[in-house]
Amino acid sequence: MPKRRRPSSSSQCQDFLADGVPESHQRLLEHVLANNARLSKVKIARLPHGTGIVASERVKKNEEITFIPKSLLVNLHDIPFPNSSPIDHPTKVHSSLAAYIASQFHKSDNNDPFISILPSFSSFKSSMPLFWSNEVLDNCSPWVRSFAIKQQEKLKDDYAHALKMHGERGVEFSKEEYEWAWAAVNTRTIYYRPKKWYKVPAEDCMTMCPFIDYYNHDAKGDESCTVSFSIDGLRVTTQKEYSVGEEIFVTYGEYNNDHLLVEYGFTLPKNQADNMNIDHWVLPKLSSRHQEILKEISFHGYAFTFSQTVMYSGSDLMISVDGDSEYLLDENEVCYRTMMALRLAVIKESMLGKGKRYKDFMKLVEGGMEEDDYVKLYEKDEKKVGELLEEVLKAVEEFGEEKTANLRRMLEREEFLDQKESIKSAIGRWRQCIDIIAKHRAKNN
Ligand SMILES: C[S@@+](CC[C@H](N)C(=O)[O-])C[C@H]1O[C@@H](n2cnc3c(N)ncnc32)[C@H](O)[C@@H]1O
Repeated sequence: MPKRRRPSSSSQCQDFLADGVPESHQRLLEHVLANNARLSKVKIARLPHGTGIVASERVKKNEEITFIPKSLLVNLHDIPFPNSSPIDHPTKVHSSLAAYIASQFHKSDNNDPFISILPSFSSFKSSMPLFWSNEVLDNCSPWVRSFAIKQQEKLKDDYAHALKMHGERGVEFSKEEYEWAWAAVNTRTIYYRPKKWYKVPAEDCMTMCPFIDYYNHDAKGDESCTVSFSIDGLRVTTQKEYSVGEEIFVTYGEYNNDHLLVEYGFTLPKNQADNMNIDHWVLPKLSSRHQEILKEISFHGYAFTFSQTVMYSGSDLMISVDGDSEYLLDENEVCYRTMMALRLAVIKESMLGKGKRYKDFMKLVEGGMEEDDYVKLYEKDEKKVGELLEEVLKAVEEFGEEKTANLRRMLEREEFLDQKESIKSAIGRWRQCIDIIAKHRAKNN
């Protein structure tokens, strides 16, 4: 962490603080302003969804509103841990950053202004599915459950690595402090890739950036501010005008609400990038031979196995999480992969590998036939595909309603009193998914 240079007066800091913001944030402001951060026309504010940034005066399009110099960034290049620089790849960046933050927090004389503004562990525990109980996770969608379990495993591995790498060198933190710090890193890092790190994989450039991490996410990529980096630091620039008091967002990426929920612990009520993974309901419509063919032609949505205990198989889930091998449904359409899987599903198993229809299907896969021509030629099949899709949608709905009912019953039980927030959040996500299906039907029938 950088040394403090010149003190900033508290009246200067007041310009960047809305009423009611706790004092710890003023110390953070003093710290960044004393270290050459540039803030313009912005304020830290308490908002219904937590802390965020609002315009303190009218802001124009294309204005730089925040600049944080490189010296204020917290990443593996700067923290004083041996063998932790991303230059010495391979390393476990998330693990080591969390160890650093946890160990700073652990010190009895800790008064690091950056660490003191991080959210409490209880807020991470209630909002992030990886900390939810098995009972709650069992009532989430298979994708949310699988991704949360994968994160639990990563946290466990990262903790073991941190104990080995840093614990043995006398760096102290408790398991709870580590878990809290790991969640803070997970939700508050940016990939900062200055030139000399160009060979370092993006995920190893995870960087915490004081003040820029106050900006909340909006999916509107073309309206949200851009965050750009240069050799001297990180800057936030507007892409539209803001009036006084309006919240200013950046975009964390084009993520659906399942992804936002698991990675960041929230969903957007209106998310134009929202969709849901329907692998769990499409795959049972396909025999193992159908599935083999889909794998051969890379149209298989193989994110999940169907055992109740293991819902994913390692790298398969990563492919799925990266978003290009899933069966996806949004309010407008199902993805092309889903359509192709269902088109194959309506070809009888005995006809797979032979006959004109199968050959035409393969032509479509290989780009030798236009989709419109295939649809015209196999009109009856397309009708069956529509019916099969409706069966899938019904199955998702029934599953979602059943899980919602379970969650509602849990809300009434005393033993789940301390899990109310996570249960409500899981119910909220199911309502959004059921709404996606309703809108999809309304637009397509
Ligand atoms: C980088 S921090 C942003 C600042 C944060 N709100 C705070 O209180 O410090 C990311 C976290 O903010 C919250 N967040 C970000 N965007 C949000 C949004 N649009 N709605 C609700 N919560 C949001 C989530 O808890 C997320 O994990």
